[in-house]
Amino acid sequence: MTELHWPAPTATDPVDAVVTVPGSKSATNRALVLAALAAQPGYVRRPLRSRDSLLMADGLRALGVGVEDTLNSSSGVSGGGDAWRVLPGPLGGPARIDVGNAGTVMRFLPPVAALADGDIAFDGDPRSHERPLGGVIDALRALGARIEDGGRGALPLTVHGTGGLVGGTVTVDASSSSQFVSALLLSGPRFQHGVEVRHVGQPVPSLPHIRMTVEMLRAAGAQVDAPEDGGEPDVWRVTPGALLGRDVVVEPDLSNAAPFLAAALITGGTVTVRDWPERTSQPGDQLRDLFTRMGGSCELTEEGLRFTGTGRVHGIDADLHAVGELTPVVAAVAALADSPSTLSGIAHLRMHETDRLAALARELNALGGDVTETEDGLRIRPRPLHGGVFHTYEDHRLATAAAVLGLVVPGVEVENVATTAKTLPDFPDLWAGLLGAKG
Ligand SMILES: O=C(O)C1=C[C@@H](OP(=O)(O)O)[C@@H](O)[C@H](O)C1
Ligand SMILES: C=C(OP(=O)(O)O)C(=O)O
Repeated sequence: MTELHWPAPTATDPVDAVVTVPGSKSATNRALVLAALAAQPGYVRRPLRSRDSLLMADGLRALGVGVEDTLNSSSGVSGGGDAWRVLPGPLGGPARIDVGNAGTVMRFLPPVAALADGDIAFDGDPRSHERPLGGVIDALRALGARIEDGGRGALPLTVHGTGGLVGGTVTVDASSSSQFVSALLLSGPRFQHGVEVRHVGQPVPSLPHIRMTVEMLRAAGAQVDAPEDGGEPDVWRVTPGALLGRDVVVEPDLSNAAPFLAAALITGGTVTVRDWPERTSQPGDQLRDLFTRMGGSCELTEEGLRFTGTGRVHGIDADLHAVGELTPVVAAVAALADSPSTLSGIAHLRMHETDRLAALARELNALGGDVTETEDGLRIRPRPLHGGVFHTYEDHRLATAAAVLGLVVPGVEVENVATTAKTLPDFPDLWAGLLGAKG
């Protein structure tokens, strides 16, 4: 239906804007879980309020945790104002948890449910039934949990919580998703013997996201051993102990900054993303390097990250294994470049919100592109593109990638732009602001 198609605005001039990107999905959902498992109440400030984080908040509420909106808390912490106050309570069922298509919810909450007393049923969007979860299910069973999944190793499933988990050492193949490791570590301090997660298999993707888990656990008072701190490769260890109720300020979502920075790169404009952290575990920080290699330049200023393009875009050969969620926007930019690109290390994207490799190849080619799938990525040969409908397969990052193309390719229509609400509410308004806000 045509009304479901959003005509992506074209940039008539180089963009020149300062943008505020909403909070990080990954940090918000980790902060909520850690606050829910803490010994005292806490705050999650400047949280992302999007489909994925609202599902996380609702899931925790279903388990007995208080997650309250607060707009006027007065701790004086920078970033005060919009916040969630999290009130940990006894975890219990029976409960039903809707995970939507949120990887963080479907993977981070079953371990929390194993700590609850009662039956916790999990289900979600049809796609959630296809996404890898067996590693978490098997690991939890090995750590003492009882889980019914009809033998599928996937959703829907029920965790029969008994109020606690023995924990200990467990082996998991996390090559399909780093979230398996993060899930077990986040609840690990509350397992009787803590947890030691040993990965076996092909390399784990998205390592910065595991780093984020480790850093946020430590900030909440947990003792964590990790490979990058001199520990054994592919082994993470969390000591049992109480987590602190804290006041956490969520950083802007740097992966969701990708389309805004791309706008500066491809139109030869300037975009400043406010509050870009000087140091962060977010994979989106690597956009500075990727988009500089593709032809732009950037500097960190008092205001944020100021990124400037020349309008000329170069192709790139990049292994995106650690930063897979940046792929859709990088691929869109690569399709507009002056030389071919090869994006590799991202076979696991076939099991993300949709099969992202197939979707990107199909949709870029439908606009006149020349994109082929490789075993572990995409080969992109730039061609003159034309307008048309860009299908998004209920994938927020496909939609933002299409908006990037639309800036310089007239007539791009984005099917179901509302799917951006997974992590970027009000995207069409933010995008209009980018184009309207001339400097
Ligand atoms: O832990 C997290 O917050 C995430 C980890 C990554 O998942 P995978 O390791 O499954 O790619 C990433 O792609 C996802 O968007 C968020
Ligand atoms: C892979 C992603 O999400 P999820 O947290 O659902 O895995 C993503 O946001 O790119």
